[in-house]
Amino acid sequence: MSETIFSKIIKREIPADIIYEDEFCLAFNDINPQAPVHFLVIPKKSIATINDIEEQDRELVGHLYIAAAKIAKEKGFADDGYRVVMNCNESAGQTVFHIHLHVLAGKPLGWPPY
Ligand SMILES: CCNC(=O)OC[C@H]1O[C@@H](n2cnc3c(=O)[nH]c(N)nc32)[C@H](O)[C@@H]1O
Repeated sequence: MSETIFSKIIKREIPADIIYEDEFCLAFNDINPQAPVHFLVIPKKSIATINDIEEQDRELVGHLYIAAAKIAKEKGFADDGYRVVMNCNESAGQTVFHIHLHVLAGKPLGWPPY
C-alpha cells in the first residue's frame, strides 16, 4: 500500500488535531476547513479510493459512519445536521489516496455540493 500523509498521521509521524480514535479508525480536524466544523474520519487500514473497497471492508466502512455520528452527537450538531462526503479520484477532488469521510457542519450547507 502506498504511504500517504494520512498513514503518517495514524503512525503519529506527523501531527494532527485528533478528535477521536478507536481500534479501527481515527478522526481529526481538517487542516483546511470548509465549514465551521470540518473533520475527517479515516480507517486505520490503507484503502486508496472507494473503488478499492472490498467485500471484506464492509464492516470497516460502516464503522466510519458510526464513528462520524458518535462524534456529531458528542459535539452537539447531530440534530441540527451535518454532511458526510467521501470523494473518489481527481475530478471529485480527492487529493489524499487513503479513503476518508469528510464531516461538515456548523452552517447551512448548499446543495448540490458543486
Ligand atoms: C477535496 C477534498 N479531497 C481530499 O482528498 O481531501 C483531503 C482532505 O485532507 C485535508 N488534508 C490534507 N493534508 C492534511 C494534513 O496534513 N492534515 C490534516 N488535518 N488534513 C489534511 C485537506 O484539507 C482535504 O480536505
